Amino acid sequence: MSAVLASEAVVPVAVPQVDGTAIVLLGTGVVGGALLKLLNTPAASALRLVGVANSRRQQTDPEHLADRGLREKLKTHGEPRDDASLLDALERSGASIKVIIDATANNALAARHAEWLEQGYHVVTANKALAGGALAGWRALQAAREKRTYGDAATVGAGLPVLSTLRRLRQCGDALLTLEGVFSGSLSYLFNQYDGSQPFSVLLAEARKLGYTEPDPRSDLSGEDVARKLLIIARNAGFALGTDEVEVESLVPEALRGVDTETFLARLEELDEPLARRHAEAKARGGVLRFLARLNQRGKARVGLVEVPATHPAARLYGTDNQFALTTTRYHSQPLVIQGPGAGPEVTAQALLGDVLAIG
Ligand SMILES: NC(=O)C1=CN([C@@H]2O[C@H](COP(=O)(O)OP(=O)(O)OC[C@H]3O[C@@H](n4cnc5c(N)ncnc54)[C@H](OP(=O)(O)O)[C@@H]3O)[C@@H](O)[C@H]2O)C=CC1
Ligand SMILES: N[C@@H](CC=O)C(=O)O
Repeated sequence: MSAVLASEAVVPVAVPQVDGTAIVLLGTGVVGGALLKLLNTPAASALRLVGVANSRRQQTDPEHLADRGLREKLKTHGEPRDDASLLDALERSGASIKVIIDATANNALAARHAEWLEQGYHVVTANKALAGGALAGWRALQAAREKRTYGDAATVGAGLPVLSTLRRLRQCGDALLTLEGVFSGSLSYLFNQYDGSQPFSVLLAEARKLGYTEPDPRSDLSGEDVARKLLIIARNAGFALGTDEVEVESLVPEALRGVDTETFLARLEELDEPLARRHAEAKARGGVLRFLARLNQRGKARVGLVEVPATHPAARLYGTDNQFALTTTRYHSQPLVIQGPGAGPEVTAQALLGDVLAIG
């Protein structure tokens, strides 16, 4: 090597470690956008945002990251998407705590959670695709979370204290026996309001506008999102359930299952007739429809639309309320019930922030 080249060779500079928390945010949609707002509040003053990305662009420049219009600007300006340069921004921060926040519904990103934990990053997620996906992914995650924190409060009940309660009970030697409830904020919102006076599709469009549905609302209507939450709870309770062990009833008509999201959204009215019929039948018998999730003591799991009497606990929910009824060895004669809003940007973003602040 010539003397000139030798003197120009890049020598890696050790970044001095500093106390503090650096974060990278993936996803600036409903939840990620609400989190960006929370990051500008005093509660988050100790956190340093070093990278933000949507599906196509990202930003790591401190000046741009400090811009209140960051989310809008990222739609048209920014570097091309590249996970490696976001991780590099975390490294360059020198922060002793480095956190990746996943506020997307992207499967490929979820598939990287375990790898990121192994590499020394903490992961905080609203994305359920790994923990609520294939059992092999769940197992890889369990091994990796021994290394770093996996903040998953937002994945169930949009941050209601379900997983934390379950873990606490297990720590005390209690065991989950059965689980039942309404695990979807959007389906709760829809069936709590649906009385046949306006089309189901109108309510669905409203729920989407309010940020309660998944990016593709078929993930809610197909029962997939509820099944994921059931799997996350069941697995955290020690039931090693595979995705094929949950019986799932889909509300998506056959003809709308294979079309792209845009086409589906343009054909929402096709949901109306079958649901109007089921509603009328239930009403004639004095019942109401609720999308329930159930896990029995033998590990048999089902999610789907159920006609329940007006006296059923799930018949008395409001708005986006979720309800989790946990029967355990110690909460035996009466279940422990956790209930409250189970979808929405603010509560979900708060769950993410809470998980980040709890790392330390
Ligand atoms: N909404 C709610 O009430 C709740 C949502 N959640 C979960 O939060 C997650 C996000 O939901 P929500 O905010 O409603 O969805 P949105 O569709 O509003 O936002 C998703 C965001 O993810 C971005 N994204 C997609 N792929 C990538 C990628 N590869 N890299 C970086 N960003 C990417 C999208 O980018 P672009 O803007 O370019 O499309 C978008 O900004 C989901 O997993 C959902 O299940 C959990 C609890 C409650
Ligand atoms: N789309 C989801 C949002 C939270 O996970 C729901 O409706 O519950």
